[in-house]
Amino acid sequence: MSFSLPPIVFVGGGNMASAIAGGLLRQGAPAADITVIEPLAAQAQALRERLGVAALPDAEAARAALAQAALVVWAVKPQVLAQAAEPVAPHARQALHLSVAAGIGTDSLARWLGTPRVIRAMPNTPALAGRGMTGLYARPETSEADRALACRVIDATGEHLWVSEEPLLDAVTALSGSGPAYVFYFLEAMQQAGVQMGLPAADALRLAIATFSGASALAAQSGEPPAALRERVTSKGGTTFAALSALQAAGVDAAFIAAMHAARQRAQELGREFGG
Ligand SMILES: NC(=O)C1=CN([C@@H]2O[C@H](COP(=O)(O)OP(=O)(O)OC[C@H]3O[C@@H](n4cnc5c(N)ncnc54)[C@H](OP(=O)(O)O)[C@@H]3O)[C@@H](O)[C@H]2O)C=CC1
Ligand SMILES: O=C(O)[C@@H]1CCC=N1
Repeated sequence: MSFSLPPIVFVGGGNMASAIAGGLLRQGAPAADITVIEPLAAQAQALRERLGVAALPDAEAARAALAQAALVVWAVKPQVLAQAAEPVAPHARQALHLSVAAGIGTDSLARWLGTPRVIRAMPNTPALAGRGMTGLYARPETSEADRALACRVIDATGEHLWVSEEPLLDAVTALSGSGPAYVFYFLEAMQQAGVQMGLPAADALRLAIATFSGASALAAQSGEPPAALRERVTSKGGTTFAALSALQAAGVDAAFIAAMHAARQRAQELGREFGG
């Protein structure tokens, strides 16, 4: 199946760029339409071999691709975005810019890139498995066609959700951006407990993963609030009640909420420290 796509340049060829470019290629986008700027030679080589895309070391080498790009995807760490933008921006002012960097606001991006056609995205690593969830915010200067292009690219990795105000992207970062790490944290703990109770490690992990994906599928399918679904598992005087009482006594819900506030605060700090 062919998937028509205007030329795209990724700046940064790590986890997120690989997930998005990989998703586009899986949908049938031609590798010839994708260029990645990635200074780390080993990483660039891996991208060439794994994805078949052009991977170039810097903006100078990617000048022709930048001049033709309809979309530039910014997938470097927030800490280096300003520095990465400097040599790239003058060659790609015609393009729409889509940044996945945590915390860095569109005011800073528009200033560094010399264009207000900027959209911010907050994806997550399940994008690597085609099951990503991405929050999107578009500056008002972007056109409907710009927003449609961003959606098409992001949807190659899963689903998207638009937020109406930019600060809400920091909440999306705390929830679904960092969220897979919380799930992996719980998987680790559930596996560890299973092993303590005598299950083989592989079986304990399989049970934990199936429980997360099954419970998520049920929550999505039933449309019922999670509290109602939880109550249905919790027989009076039974095992779940004992487990949930232990979680409550340990203050796990409060700790979890505090953790998410800490993540949002860090996103805001990254914006202040590196947004310039
Ligand atoms: N990982 C995640 O779960 C998520 C990450 N994000 C955001 O995505 C962005 C990228 O994260 P991730 O993919 O995990 O990071 P990675 O470190 O995997 O990828 C970033 C890549 O960019 C390269 N790079 C550094 N400087 C430049 C430059 N000047 N020009 C081009 N490339 C450069 C890095 O090379 P080197 O290693 O040599 O520095 C690295 O290979 C971040 O801003 C993060 O906030 C958003 C949502 C989820
Ligand atoms: O930890 C981080 O900063 C990035 C953003 C969301 C997930 N990973």
